[in-house]
Amino acid sequence: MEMTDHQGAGGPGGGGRRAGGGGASRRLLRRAAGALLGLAALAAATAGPAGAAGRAGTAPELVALRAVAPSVVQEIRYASRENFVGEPVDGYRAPLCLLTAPAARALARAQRSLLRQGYTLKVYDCYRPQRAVDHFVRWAADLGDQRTKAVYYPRVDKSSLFRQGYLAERSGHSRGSTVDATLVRRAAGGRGGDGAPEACHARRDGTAADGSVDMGTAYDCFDPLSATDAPGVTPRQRAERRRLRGALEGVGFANLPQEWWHFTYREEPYPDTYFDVPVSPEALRARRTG
Ligand SMILES: C[C@@H](N)C(=O)N[C@H](C)C(=O)O
Ligand SMILES: [Zn+2]
Repeated sequence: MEMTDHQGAGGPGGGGRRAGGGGASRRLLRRAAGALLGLAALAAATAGPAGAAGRAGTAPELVALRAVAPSVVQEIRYASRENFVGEPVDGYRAPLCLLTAPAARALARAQRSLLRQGYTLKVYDCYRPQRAVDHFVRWAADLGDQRTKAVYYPRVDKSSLFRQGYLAERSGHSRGSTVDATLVRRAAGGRGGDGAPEACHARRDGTAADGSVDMGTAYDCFDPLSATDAPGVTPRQRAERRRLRGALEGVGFANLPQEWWHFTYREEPYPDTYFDVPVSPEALRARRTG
């Protein structure tokens, strides 16, 4: 093939060798340029900050919140059965809070200010792989499965959870800089209550069933009362929501108005990339090795 090209380009005669040699150089240059373009396209598809949509296997640069802010309480619900799906969610291989470094450092700053006020942050979810979101989509489409309705969405139709913004087919969590969080009073310690399931919008006496502060609804309560500025909450619950929002907005997070617990770091390093690497210790190494 190379020979045929060379002969065709140089043709017969004395000048053929020189002309053919120049053609080969140009072809080599064209191939090198093509290879570079291919590499650039691959880099764009897998890059974080500049980012196109994420692809399976592409790894973001994540850190373990435990290493950056060890005093933040973690209860990663989607790694357990204790969530609105009623079973461990796809892609959660370990109950870990993984985040981009800027988001984790910002949480550490919020935690320092909350500790001074006698509170600690508690996180329920951090980086969430796309396959987990896909699990939510499948769960929501199965209208025959209403097992968790009485606790998690007693007053909202399952068929409208995405439409009403309680769930998203493309979640900020998959970009690595979004967190679901609440507060725990430092004196309160671990879990309170008897753990008995009750409707998530039910009134409590200052402490939620999982030991966190009473925010007026439980975490992942898909209900109008979960809207951060919902008028139906008590003055005390409103004050606690404001304390949480104030602490997180003060370090650069923005709240989702439908959910008092959901915050995205504004200066997120991967604003357009939705990752699918499972939540596990390996996710911390994936970027370096793969
Ligand atoms: C499911 C809930 N914890 C949540 O994070 N909802 C928002 C809308 C999301 O999925 O991004
Ligand atoms: Zn969330």
